[in-house]
Amino acid sequence: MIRLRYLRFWWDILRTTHARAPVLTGVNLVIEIVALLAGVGMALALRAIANGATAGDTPEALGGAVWAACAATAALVTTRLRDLIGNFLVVDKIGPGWLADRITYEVAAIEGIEHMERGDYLDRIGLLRTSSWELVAGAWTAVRTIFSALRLAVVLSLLGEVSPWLLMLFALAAVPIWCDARARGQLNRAQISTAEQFRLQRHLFELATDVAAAKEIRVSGATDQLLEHQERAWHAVVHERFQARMRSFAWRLLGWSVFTMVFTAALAIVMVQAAEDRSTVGDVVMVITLAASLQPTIQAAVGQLTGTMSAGLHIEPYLWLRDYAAADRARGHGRLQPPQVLRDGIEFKGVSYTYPGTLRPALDDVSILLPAGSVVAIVGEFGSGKSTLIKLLGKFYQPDGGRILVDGTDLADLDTEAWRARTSAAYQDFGRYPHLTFGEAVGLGDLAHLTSPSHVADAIAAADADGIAESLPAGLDTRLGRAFGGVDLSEGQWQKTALARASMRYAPLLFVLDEPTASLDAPSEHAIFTRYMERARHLAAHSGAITVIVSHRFSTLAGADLILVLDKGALIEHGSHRQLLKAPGRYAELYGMQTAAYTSD
Ligand SMILES: Nc1ncnc2c1ncn2[C@@H]1O[C@H](COP(=O)(O)OP(=O)(O)OP(=O)(O)O)[C@@H](O)[C@H]1O
Repeated sequence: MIRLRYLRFWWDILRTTHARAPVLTGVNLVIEIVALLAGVGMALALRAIANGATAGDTPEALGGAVWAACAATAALVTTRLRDLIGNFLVVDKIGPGWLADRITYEVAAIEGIEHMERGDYLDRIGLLRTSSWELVAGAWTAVRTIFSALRLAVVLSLLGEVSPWLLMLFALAAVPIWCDARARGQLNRAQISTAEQFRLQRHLFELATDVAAAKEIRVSGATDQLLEHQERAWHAVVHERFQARMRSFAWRLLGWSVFTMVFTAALAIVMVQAAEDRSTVGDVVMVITLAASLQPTIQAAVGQLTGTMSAGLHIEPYLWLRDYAAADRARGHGRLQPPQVLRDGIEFKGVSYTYPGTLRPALDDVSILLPAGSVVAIVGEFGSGKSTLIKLLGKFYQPDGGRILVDGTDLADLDTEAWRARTSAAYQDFGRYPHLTFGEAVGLGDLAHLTSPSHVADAIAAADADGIAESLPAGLDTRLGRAFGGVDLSEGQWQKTALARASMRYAPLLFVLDEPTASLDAPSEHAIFTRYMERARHLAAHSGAITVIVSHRFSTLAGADLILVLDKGALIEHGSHRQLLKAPGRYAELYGMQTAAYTSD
């Protein structure tokens, strides 16, 4: 279904295309107009030639020949130019150029990250990653549909001029269009019902060719099983889609057969008229010429209409993103500036959060004060809510119960950009940025000092990453990652790079280290924790900064001022290492288990 909002979207795209490439847009429209005139002009020119020749009227016949030559040339040129200018220049320029930028902006400018983590939203974002070209091409397909309809109307009115009987072809054009819609319905339904198997097949293929799973698959000898699964999934997809294709072929055949039969009958009427001298030979030639062009014209119109009707597949996710981003902006984010220096700290007051689509709260009624200048460690088993707490501190999600206060001001009322500018963080799922050099990948942590050698050097030293810079062939200027011809790093080196990036800001109010040493060896881990404890004290003295460390390794956390123990989203214990060890609780139990494991080693 074509909806009003699709028309508005296409109108927006065409206006933007015109604003960004006025000449190309103009040329593109001229091509469509010339193509329309050339098709009709050819039929009229041939009529003139035939009438001129049979009536011995040489000027008419010659004039017709010149027009026919012009129309043939115009048709040839416009066909070639339509591909070049319409598809390559106009659509490429606006689609992967302007619109892709706009999609990236909308995705990146949304305050939270729910749209990047929630399954159903992620599907739409995933589709948008590759659909900017189709979105713009869809607008031009809609334009071509209008031109095709115009061409059809002109052709039919010329036929009607010869014989009103031929006008019934106009109504008859609905038959192949209707049959085509049925055929499309068959294909769409098959596409949807096999989507899961199709995704499974793609997933298994990626799994089999992905380096991350390569070792496990080889060691477990799971290749054959994987192939068998993949083959089964693909067979199910192919079988159902093939059946749907056959059914859709039958519908299309039916539509065109009915059309061709009635068209042949109409043509016979014109022949009879000509035999009875009620039509000229030129009329017959024109009707045959138009007849020849009618089927491709209707077929093109049907094809374009089909493309236009199924444009929703790409437009819906885009309009959803636009609305989602607009709603996010309209929600009105905080305007208050964060304090220069933290005096009291960050207080959680009955904070709860449940991820959309889930039933159990990931954080459940958490109340605690993280004092200014303190080092706070968060521990707990997998899935206990540690990362969720960190995400709420970064304003990636808003609590759905309770409040987080920064020196008494609700975090929700703080300007998000300003708050994030006073936050430094190394997350466990850190980014890798293969388009950057090592120096830039570190400097990214504080854009204002991206190219400051002293800032970058300090950050690298803080993360104990000097060794990486020294080992790289071009030092700081070495491009990272193999994706773009750079040097690949080990997992630990990537993590140290992320840590260095998080160390770029000199005066954050909040410094988050989420599993900062998960990929590091024991000596590196020890060195880094010692450094970051020192850094935490330095930042605390400077700006009252709070350092929050999430870790599963209890031995590294003894120096923290406050340890929070989470269990299934609830804060079950808190206190210093000593206090918690004295109390016979979860922390003491987990700490005992870890120490025993290391000692027995
Ligand atoms: N994006 C999400 N959507 C839905 N549920 C989520 C999402 N992220 C986390 N959860 C769920 O919320 C709960 C808390 O997850 P969280 O990642 O905060 O735990 P964690 O303590 O950091 O775990 P880990 O130690 O494994 O990193 C878990 O039950 C998890 O399955």
